[in-house]
Formats: sequence, C-alpha cells, structure tokens
Amino acid sequence: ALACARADTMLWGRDPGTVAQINTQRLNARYLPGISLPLRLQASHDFEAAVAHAQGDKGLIILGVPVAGMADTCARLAQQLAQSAQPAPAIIWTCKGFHHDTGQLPHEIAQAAFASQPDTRLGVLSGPSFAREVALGLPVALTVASRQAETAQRVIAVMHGELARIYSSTDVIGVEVGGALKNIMAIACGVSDGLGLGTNARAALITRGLAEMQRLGLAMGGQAETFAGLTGLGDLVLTATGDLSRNRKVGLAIGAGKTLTQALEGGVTAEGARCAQAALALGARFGVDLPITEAVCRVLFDSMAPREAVSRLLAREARPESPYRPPS
Ligand SMILES: NC(=O)C1=CN([C@@H]2O[C@H](COP(=O)(O)OP(=O)(O)OC[C@H]3O[C@@H](n4cnc5c(N)ncnc54)[C@H](O)[C@@H]3O)[C@@H](O)[C@H]2O)C=CC1
Ligand SMILES: O=C(CO)COP(=O)(O)O
Repeated sequence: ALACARADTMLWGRDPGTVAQINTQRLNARYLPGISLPLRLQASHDFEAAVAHAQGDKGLIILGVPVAGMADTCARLAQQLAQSAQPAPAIIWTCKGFHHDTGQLPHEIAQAAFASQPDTRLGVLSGPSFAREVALGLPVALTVASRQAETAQRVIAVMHGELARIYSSTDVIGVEVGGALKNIMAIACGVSDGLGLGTNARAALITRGLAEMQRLGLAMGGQAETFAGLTGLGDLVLTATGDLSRNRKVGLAIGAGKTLTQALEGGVTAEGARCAQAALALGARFGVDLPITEAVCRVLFDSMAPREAVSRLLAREARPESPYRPPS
C-alpha cells in the first residue's frame, strides 16, 4: 500500500525465497499471485536493515503481522530503536483481533513493548481493505487511529492520495474492537451462507453483529460513532459479504460441513477464529452479552452443529432492538 502511494518502501520478510522473488521478479506468488509489484517496493530478509531504512523524523513502520506476532515483533523493534541515535519512526499496525490468551488489544501489546520508550509514536491503521485490491491499485478508504495527532498526520502525509483516503481518529479502542469483532461476525455470516440460510439471515447477522461490536466496544472504552465508521460497519460489511475474506471463507467451509481444522488447512490466517474465545472472555469480564460470538465459539470449538447454533440464536427471548428508553 505504501509503495502504491509512491513512498519508497522496504518490506521485511521472513522467507528468503519470497524476498528474492519480490526483488528480482516484482512478484509475491504466495500472497499476491499475478500482481506486478511497484518498483518503489524493495524487500529484505534482514530485520535490522529494514528498520534502519525507516529511521528518521519522517519515517513510518507498518507492522503487517497477525496479533500473535505483535509482541515479538514489537519487542525486537523496541530493542533496535532504543540503541539508535536517529529520530524514531512512527509505528503503525494493521492486525485485527485480541491476544488469544490475555484478551489484550494490539495497542496494549505495543504499549507494553515500548513501555521504556514512552514517546514512541504508535497507532493503528484499519478499515475495509482486502490486500489484493490495494495491491491492484483499486481505491480504498482507511482510518488511522492514534492518541497523538502527529502520528496520524504522518500516515496521512505518506498514504493519503489518489487511491487511498485516510481518515484520522483518536479512538484507538473503538477502532481495534471493531476490527476484532468484524472477523468473528464474518465467520458467522460465512456459516449462515454455507448453510444456505439466505440473504435475510446474513443481513440480520451483520446488523446484530454490529450491535454486539458496539456493546463490547463501548464497555471497553470505545466511542459510539466509531462503530458506524470505516473500521466498524465498513469493515464488517466488507468481510461478511466479500468472498476475498479468509474469515468468511472459514465460515463458509464450516457451514458446508468441514471441521475447523479442515477449514484452516495450509495455515490460513483467520483472526476471528483465533480470538473468538478471548472475545467471549472479554464479554464476561465487562458484563456484555455476545450471543453471536458465543454461537461461533460453540460451533468452532465445542462441536456444536451449525444448525443447532442458529436455532439457539433464533430461540432467544424477544427483546427491544435498542436498549430500552422510556417514551418521552
Ligand atoms: N490480508 C488482508 O487483506 C488484511 C489483513 N489485515 C490484518 O493484518 C494482520 C496480518 O494479516 P496478513 O498479512 O493477511 O497475515 P499473514 O498471515 O499473511 O501474515 C503476514 C506476515 O506476517 C508474518 N508472520 C506471521 N506470524 C508471525 C509472527 N508470529 N511473527 C512475525 N511475523 C509473523 C508472516 O510470515 C507474513 O509474512 C491480521 O491481523 C489481519 O487481520 C488487515 C487488513 C487487510
Ligand atoms: O480485514 C480484512 C479486510 O479489511 C481482511 O479480512 P480477512 O482477514 O477475513 O481476509
């Protein structure tokens, strides 16, 4: 995305074969097959060299690792930046989910890693954005959320332009909870579509999934309007309906009768499956009812038949659509 925005970009990659393929053939056959990568994109297998490329007062590092890789990657980064005399780059992540064991949001993981460097500029970049469409140069709108205006401005300065509209927000919690919950809802919609329950059911899941996202997000400290924005409703609609979504694909496979292990074959990154149990635990901790998340957990981890989970959701007691407000 950075290179498409015409910024000189260095990609750190763990697989030397992929790094060589990007540098010599302008291809990344595993992740972005058939796409010719911009000349401004270089790749390196050397973490230290890749970080050094981004140092300076206008530097920007985007961490494109899953939630499970955040703590290690941030710790490595913090160690290198602490030893450098150069101005530190701003650090942004794209991951969407909760830490599987602790329920931490990505910003909490990052803050812990940079605890001894409290001036580090940190933020999250989120919103409806299938990587493949971004790499094809198709238009996209995203939100960068940070508690420091300067961090959001740095991302906007580099990325906002012809193809990408970058909005800013200070609601880091709301943005991150939206990203985490929309993946779980995409699995639910995939299951429903895999069972052939129709578009009415999918619309119901999206709408009630949004209510669930908002309930948890508000309880955790997010702001109501964030959930109606790109990183909430926007990404929920994309991921619940777009067939490029891996979370939706996992749901579709399970709705069609596969097990979770079969659906994740080949190491598919489906953050909704990785963090659904942590989301449920957060719901319990904050006293928030998360019926769709609970149904997804039962199906993924407790062998509940998808049809049984749907019946249980439908059989829940009737209630007002919005929290009760007395007539004025
Ligand atoms: N792929 C997409 O379209 C989008 C993905 N995201 C989010 O960004 C995050 C990353 O997604 P993807 O790039 O699709 O995931 P991915 O599974 O393809 O991983 C991205 C890179 O991270 C590396 N990685 C994996 N585990 C790691 C670890 N423990 N430590 C260090 N590096 C590790 C992988 O080798 C790979 O190079 C996820 O949380 C996803 O929800 C957000 C927007 C769009
Ligand atoms: O977050 C995404 C799009 O915004 C990508 O969704 P998946 O992880 O389900 O592929």
